[in-house]
Amino acid sequence: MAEWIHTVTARTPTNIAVIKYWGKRDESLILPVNDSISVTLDPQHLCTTTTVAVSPSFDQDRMWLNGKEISLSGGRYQNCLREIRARGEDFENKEKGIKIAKQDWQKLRVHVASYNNFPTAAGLASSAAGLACLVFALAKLMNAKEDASQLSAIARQGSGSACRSLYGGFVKWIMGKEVNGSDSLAVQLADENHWDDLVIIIAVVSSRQKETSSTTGMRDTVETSILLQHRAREVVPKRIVKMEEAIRNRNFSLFAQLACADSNQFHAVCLDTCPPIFYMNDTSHRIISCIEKWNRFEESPQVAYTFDAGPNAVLIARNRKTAALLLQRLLYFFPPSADTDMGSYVLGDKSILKDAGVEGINDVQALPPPPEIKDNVPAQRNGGEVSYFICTRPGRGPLLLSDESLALLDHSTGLPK
Ligand SMILES: Nc1ncnc2c1ncn2[C@@H]1O[C@H](COP(=O)(O)OP(=O)(O)OP(=O)(O)O)[C@@H](O)[C@H]1O
Ligand SMILES: C[C@@](O)(CCOP(=O)(O)OP(=O)(O)O)CC(=O)O
Repeated sequence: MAEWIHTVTARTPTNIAVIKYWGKRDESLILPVNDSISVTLDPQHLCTTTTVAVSPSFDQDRMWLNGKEISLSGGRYQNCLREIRARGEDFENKEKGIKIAKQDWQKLRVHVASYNNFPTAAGLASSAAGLACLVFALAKLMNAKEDASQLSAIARQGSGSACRSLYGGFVKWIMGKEVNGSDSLAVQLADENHWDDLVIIIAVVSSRQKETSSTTGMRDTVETSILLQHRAREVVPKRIVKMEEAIRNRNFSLFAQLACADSNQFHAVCLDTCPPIFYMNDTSHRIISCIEKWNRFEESPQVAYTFDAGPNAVLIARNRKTAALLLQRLLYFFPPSADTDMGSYVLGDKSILKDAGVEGINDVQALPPPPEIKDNVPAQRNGGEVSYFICTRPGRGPLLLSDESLALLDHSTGLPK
């Protein structure tokens, strides 16, 4: 009889921090200098799908990312594999003739195939969704009994921000106090249904230069920025309390004020690093000033902005109506270049385009300047500065996919389909 192959497929979302993690107190365990809070993004639009397989016929751990074989020898992958293997339990599937004892997990090798439904390493937190999905899928494969918080502490060792992708909705990564990191884990503040008015539009900003990775950037910040110490000790602890209150009460004004201020302070801390790190570019700054002007004109925040370690803007609108008005403004200031069609310029939940009354390029050209800039000099329209927009919303946490046709590894060979 041919040797068995046991597979599990999972889907895990990415997340965007509204109170940022920046700086580690322990590099190898990935322990942060402050708590952080994030929103999980709808996996329909931004997610990782990962299939993991185990078989006595596999002779080494192997992984394919977006169809290309990559090495699993890096310390972070190794830490995650080791931690999950240590928690594996007995598993049996009589029908398929599979029987695995707890101690077998140490010697059995795994195959992993993963696919991101959005660009990898483009500043859209693929590492967060990717590492969370790897840990979640391996835990299911090995029949580990750990809950999502315990798994988050393992995903954390793959990439800090990954620990927050083990839950949907609003998530807090508690920095913890223990030297071994056992209490540095994620907890859910509210699920994705708690505040379902919110709409998120991501502007993927064209950028040529390769940015400093988060890992290197935050290491330099910890070593050189005095502002970071003030931020971690004085500013973030108070902001975390207020942000939790804003989320609990669905207080959008407070939420937006805190999220924007925290994003700006994170970038200020980058500028306070020696040598300084510039993640935002001129387009990012133009997006901020468009939102700031509009929020001031309305006398209360309509949209919150936040930027991670790159120039892309993540814009959170208070509801669908505001999101349509936001999209009109974004398309007015950042129209697609002449050769781009609307179908590939606005991705994700395209129904917001319809709400905005913008279905074709002619509608974009006909957009009037927004009222908040009317009395000023004619606004500049910056075609080609944004690669595309993704419309999405807060979403659910990891999910097991039982439909065999969605698996990325062939169930008879254990190799990518
Ligand atoms: N699906 C995945 N499974 C496992 N690892 C992944 C996956 N996707 C990405 N990664 C890992 O994350 C790395 C990319 O992380 P990186 O931090 O450079 O970019 P990013 O997460 O897309 O952007 P950013 O962190 O700036 O938001 C990849 O090189 C790979 O090692
Ligand atoms: C700006 C951030 O996105 C930084 C994310 O850093 P990573 O989690 O990618 O870094 P490592 O822990 O070194 O893998 C803010 C955040 O997500 O909180």
